[in-house]
Amino acid sequence: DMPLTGEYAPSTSDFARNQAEVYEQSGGTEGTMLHGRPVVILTTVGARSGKLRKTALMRVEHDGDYAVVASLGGAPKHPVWYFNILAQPHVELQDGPQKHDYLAREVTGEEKRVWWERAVEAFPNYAGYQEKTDREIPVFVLERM
Ligand SMILES: C[C@H](OP(=O)(O)OC[C@@H](O)[C@@H](O)[C@@H](O)Cn1c2nc(=O)[nH]c(=O)c-2cc2ccc(O)cc21)C(=O)N[C@@H](CCC(=O)N[C@@H](CCC(=O)O)C(=O)O)C(=O)O
Repeated sequence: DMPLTGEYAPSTSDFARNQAEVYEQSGGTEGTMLHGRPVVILTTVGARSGKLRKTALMRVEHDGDYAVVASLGGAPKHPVWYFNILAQPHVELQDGPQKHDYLAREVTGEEKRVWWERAVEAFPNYAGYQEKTDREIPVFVLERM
């Protein structure tokens, strides 16, 4: 593993910032759930600041690979972390006490359909988010580095 280096810059979304900080400061033993479903913490490099951004996301996992879903509750615009990944696909993901380095790759077509199914299984709300917006909600697959 080659951990990302840089200064942490807290999110401006209070709820998500709090969840990311409780999660990480507890070594992945607290703040690991939302609506009864498991949460992971994604660390991206800020596309402009170069600082480390930590984002709580629903956990979507299959055979050791993960997917992260840029749903933002079905908002019309992508979350900012989406653009951070495009600029720097090397990310970190913490799942409970486990934290590793991954290369994030946006998926499309059949591969996206398969991962979207896994995402909705992990967190059914994703289906409703996609129905409420004509923005196509992006999915990245994270492959272990
Ligand atoms: C609020 C904003 O965050 P965001 O990157 O848009 O991400 C929005 C949300 O996706 C984020 O809050 C998620 O944690 C919300 N969220 C989920 N969001 C999802 O999209 N999908 C999920 O599955 C999900 C699950 C989830 C579970 C628990 C929880 O607490 C939150 C959850 C933010 O932090 N903005 C910063 C900037 C962040 C940033 O990366 N800046 C870049 C520059 C950006 C630019 O170019 O201006 C930089 O540092 O260089 C700011 O306003 O200063």
